[in-house]
Amino acid sequence: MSARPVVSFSGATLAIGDRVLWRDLDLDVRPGEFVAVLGPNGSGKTTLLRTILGQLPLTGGSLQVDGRLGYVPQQHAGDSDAMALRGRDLVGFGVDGTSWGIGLRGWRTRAARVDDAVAQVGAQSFVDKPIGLLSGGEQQRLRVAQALTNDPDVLLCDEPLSSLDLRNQRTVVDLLDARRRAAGTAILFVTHEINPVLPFVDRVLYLVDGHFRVGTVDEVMNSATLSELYGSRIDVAEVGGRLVVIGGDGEHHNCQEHPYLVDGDPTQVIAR
Ligand SMILES: Nc1ncnc2c1ncn2[C@@H]1O[C@H](COP(=O)(O)OP(=O)(O)OP(=O)(O)O)[C@@H](O)[C@H]1O
Repeated sequence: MSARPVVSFSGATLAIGDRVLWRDLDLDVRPGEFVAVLGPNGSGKTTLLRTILGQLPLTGGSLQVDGRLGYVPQQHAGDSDAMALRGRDLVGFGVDGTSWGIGLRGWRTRAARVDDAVAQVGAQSFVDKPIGLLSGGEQQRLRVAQALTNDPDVLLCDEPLSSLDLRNQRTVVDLLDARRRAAGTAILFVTHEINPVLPFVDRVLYLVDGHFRVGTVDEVMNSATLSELYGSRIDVAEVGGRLVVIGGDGEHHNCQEHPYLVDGDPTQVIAR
């Protein structure tokens, strides 16, 4: 891959107070690349996205972003405006986002961009319903559409599959994959669970307690690398095309914070 990176961290460090979330991170993300960002709770995955969004300055090193950003959040139940807002309104927020300075564009252009994004996620049949009447999967498709209204070069996805069933997970992942293939949009995908995106992942960034590894799935998701990263024995096995990570003694990390790892019980396996 030789195209210019759309996101480039160089010697990047982020500390909050006296706690270093990650140190000396070098990562170039290229057009069309799918990078999964993994790690236990509190390891700094969301914070990484926030630095790219310009919401948090690095405490060391540099970060360059070359292109438009789109952001896909988690699916949240119980939005207070869920019955007042239609799906189309939700998607339209992407066009109206003040940070991009496009609020003055004409309504016709706005409507066309919303329609185009809605078509990209195949949401025409439910886009005019109140959000509160839509399923979690339908709502999440609209959030992807909202991110696409900006014609993004980079999609920042923060656990976009959480609380979706397997079928809807697959739908959302397929939409993201289609976008990167059609438009060369790079995807940074924060997740606790690599299996739903395993076929699409080019590289993994795995963060643990200030340390990290970057590489292909094979390079990072193996027993030796994760054991070194966690500082305790971790076993990684492939079962039926899925990766299962089994925690060891649990002394050096809190396994309960990691969906794969079962604290203190090396015989127990959680496969999701
Ligand atoms: N603005 C802030 N002020 C103080 N602490 C913060 C701030 N932002 C993040 N943190 C802390 O930084 C750590 C990393 O948070 P972050 O949300 O990036 O973790 P994460 O890896 O995404 O976790 P999770 O898997 O639970 O979503 C957490 O301990 C969090 O409390």
